Amino acid sequence: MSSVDLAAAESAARAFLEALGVPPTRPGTRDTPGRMARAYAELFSVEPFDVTTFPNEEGYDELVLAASIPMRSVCEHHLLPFRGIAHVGYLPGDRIVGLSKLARIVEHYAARPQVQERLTKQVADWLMANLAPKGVGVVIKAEHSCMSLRGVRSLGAETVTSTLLGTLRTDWRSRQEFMALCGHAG
Ligand SMILES: Nc1nc2c(ncn2[C@@H]2O[C@H](COP(=O)(O)OP(=O)(O)OP(=O)(O)O)[C@@H](O)[C@H]2O)c(=O)[nH]1
Ligand SMILES: [Zn+2]
Repeated sequence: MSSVDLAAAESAARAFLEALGVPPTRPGTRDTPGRMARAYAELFSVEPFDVTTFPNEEGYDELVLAASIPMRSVCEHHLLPFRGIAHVGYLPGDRIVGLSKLARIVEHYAARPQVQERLTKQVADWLMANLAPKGVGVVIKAEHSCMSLRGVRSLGAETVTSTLLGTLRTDWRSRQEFMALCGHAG
């Protein structure tokens, strides 16, 4: 992410509101351009993250699933939020990962203009590359406000995306088990 120029973002937001016929001139809206700039900067601020892994000393060889991780991102087409939940699971190899890190990986890739498909794949690819598990599965369910509050106004419509890698993709039993666990989680 390139560096953030809040002052430039604020004056652009002011010009944007003026062009839309809603100039920020009332006491309640005078600070709105600055708030808009800070709000988007916050949505796009990527926390650095260290991923702690541990040796899989017990040889645990079943699925690990962090289910229903709350996620929010911003669609790259309209710059409107989409939000929902992510299920992130893996079948361990020689190492296991600190559980909170599964949510941090989602947060990391969500903090930028995104499409849900890319976000899903980036989380799965990161785990595959950095944890070297036997398999990875990521499911994201989200409601896109660009689709629910404007445009087609499909309020409540959810988009579900999934990426399965390794044995979760190739082994029918593991795949079924992963999807069933995700289904129980909602
Ligand atoms: N595949 C995909 N599409 C998305 C995502 N977020 C938003 N979109 C879609 O991006 C598309 C952009 O289409 P355009 O026709 O260029 O934009 P638009 O005229 O505002 O389209 P409408 O939303 O149909 O009014 C829309 O169909 C959105 O629903 C996403 O995460 N993945
Ligand atoms: Zn959109």
